[in-house]
Amino acid sequence: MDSALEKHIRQVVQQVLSSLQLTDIEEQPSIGRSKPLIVANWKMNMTLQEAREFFSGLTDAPYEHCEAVICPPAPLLYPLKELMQQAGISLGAQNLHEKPKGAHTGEVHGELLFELGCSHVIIGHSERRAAGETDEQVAAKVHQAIGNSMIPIVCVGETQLQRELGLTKEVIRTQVESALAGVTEERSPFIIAYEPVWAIGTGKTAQPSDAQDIHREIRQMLAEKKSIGFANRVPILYGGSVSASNIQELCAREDIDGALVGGASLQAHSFEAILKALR
Ligand SMILES: O=C[C@H](O)COP(=O)(O)O
Repeated sequence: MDSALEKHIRQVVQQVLSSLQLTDIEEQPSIGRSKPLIVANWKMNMTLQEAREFFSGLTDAPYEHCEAVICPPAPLLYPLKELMQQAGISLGAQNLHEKPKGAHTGEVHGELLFELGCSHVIIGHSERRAAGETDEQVAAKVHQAIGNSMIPIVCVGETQLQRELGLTKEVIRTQVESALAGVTEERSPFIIAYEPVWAIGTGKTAQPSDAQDIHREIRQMLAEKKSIGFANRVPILYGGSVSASNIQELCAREDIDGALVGGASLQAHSFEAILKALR
């Protein structure tokens, strides 16, 4: 890999680790993040031209008060790398394969994503789980992400039916605990995104108090399965119809450390409005 690029990636990862305050973690009574983390998931949207227009439309970058990550479709990772660097935004992938290199047509391996500049990778999004991705694959992908020096952002969340059946905590516990099987080192970076499936792309955001309750539960699950120190340093993001009008109230809650944003991240003005609302 080009040494300047490698240096940049290591700096980004180091910044993230510093913002997680990994020193004296066991002594910290509460969450270690100093800045909210906003992750844009562009999903299967944007052309190269539209993505370039998005970056031309940013007026506020770089953002000092929060950490921003954009996860474009895989073919846009390389062409956008410089624009992302100039804007002070970290580059993330939307998925990776659960195995290292091999005969898996159409797939992308973690080593390549890291080489392209990715510091983060979304894993187990509900749209992928609905297409058949299993908890075991999620765990293997977490292992691949960490093994390739990237930070996994593991999505968990209940469907409308599971919610109505009172299964929310059970569903989330299974997803969280399975994903942790891919984390072998206590100090490995790890992010959870709680995305109630019924809130994704629907305009129905969870009540901040309800989201906080689930985030608190997730933190307890992390503490039970790993340690209190691990649980306190894992950022737990909320996702599901996040916009400039609700981000502030969500992030004001103790266990909501930022957001995973879909629709509102596709336009420069609506993406920046979310970041500005957190000032
Ligand atoms: O990954 C992002 C989530 O699925 C949220 O999407 P949304 O903000 O369009 O509801």
